Amino acid sequence: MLRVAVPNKGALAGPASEMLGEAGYRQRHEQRDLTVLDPANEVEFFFLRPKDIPIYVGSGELDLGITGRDLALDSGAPVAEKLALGFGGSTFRYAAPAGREWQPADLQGKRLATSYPRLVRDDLARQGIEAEVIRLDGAVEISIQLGVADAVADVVGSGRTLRQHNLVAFGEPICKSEAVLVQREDGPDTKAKAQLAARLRGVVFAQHYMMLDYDCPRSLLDTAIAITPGLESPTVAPLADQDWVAVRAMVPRKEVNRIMDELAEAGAKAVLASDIRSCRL
Ligand SMILES: Nc1ncnc2c1ncn2[C@@H]1O[C@H](COP(=O)(O)OP(=O)(O)OP(=O)(O)O)[C@@H](O)[C@H]1O
Ligand SMILES: O=P(O)(O)OC[C@H]1O[C@H](OP(=O)(O)OP(=O)(O)O)[C@H](O)[C@@H]1O
Ligand SMILES: [Mg+2]
Repeated sequence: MLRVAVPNKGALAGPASEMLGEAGYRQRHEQRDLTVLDPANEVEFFFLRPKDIPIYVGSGELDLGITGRDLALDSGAPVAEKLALGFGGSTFRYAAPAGREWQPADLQGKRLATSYPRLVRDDLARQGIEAEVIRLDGAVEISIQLGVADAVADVVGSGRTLRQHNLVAFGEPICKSEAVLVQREDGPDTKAKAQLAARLRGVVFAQHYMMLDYDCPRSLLDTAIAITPGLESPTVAPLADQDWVAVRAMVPRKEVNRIMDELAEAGAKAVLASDIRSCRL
């Protein structure tokens, strides 16, 4: 039985469970459930704090886990990324009171509050900066106002929390994070692990693409195929009207509207875009 850790709370919990559901795995119905058995897929899921997940996976107790890249790096646990999952995107940045131009070198000798002390200490060491790192559990942005720190290093999503506290981010991001599937660094690549990763990869990939279906005059087929070449090649099927064909092709989600405009302009009709929920390539 494969043992897999899933975030039980916070920014990653909802999207992680949704993605596993899309990939065909059973998920919990009750927020309080800490384990879910999925006998059909021979997987047991453990719902844990995202910060603790690299520890469980790194110790070898659990085979795979979903957590944030920033949390995995900060844990210092011996885990390796198997797959980036495309949600929970954030940057991890230094920030300090607005009103002056801050540089990382200005942190020399200052007090720096963070919930990610290892990530910060490693970055300060890399930059040759000596600062006092103050470890807080959360709500780090308020620590300056409360007088325990001069600057912070924290997760930035939309940037709203920084703005609300009149702070500005500075320096290069210490880490660009997203949710990742991790395994133990030297763990064996078993068939069961590979299958779960392949299923998740199918969902991640599907989210980047859409399926386009349209009708096209046979005389314009070459132009249409040039606009929607598909992954291998588009599916072309005859229609009852001999002068027309139906075309089906996958297109990158980000470009779907431009492509639909081009097809309509070229003479295609009934251009339909639909979501793809999962795939194997
Ligand atoms: N807007 C966001 N706010 C916070 N975390 C985010 C955001 N976007 C993505 N994340 C990611 O979510 C993970 C942190 O998750 P979470 O907030 O659940 O942990 P936590 O802060 O330790 O827990 P909690 O806030 O429940 O005490 C990190 O990997 C972080 O990069
Ligand atoms: O840039 P934003 O979109 O505003 O998001 C960033 C904020 O969200 C997180 O806090 P969280 O809600 O996890 O609370 P915490 O500080 O107690 O961990 C993070 O620590 C920042 O404070
Ligand atoms: Mg948090």
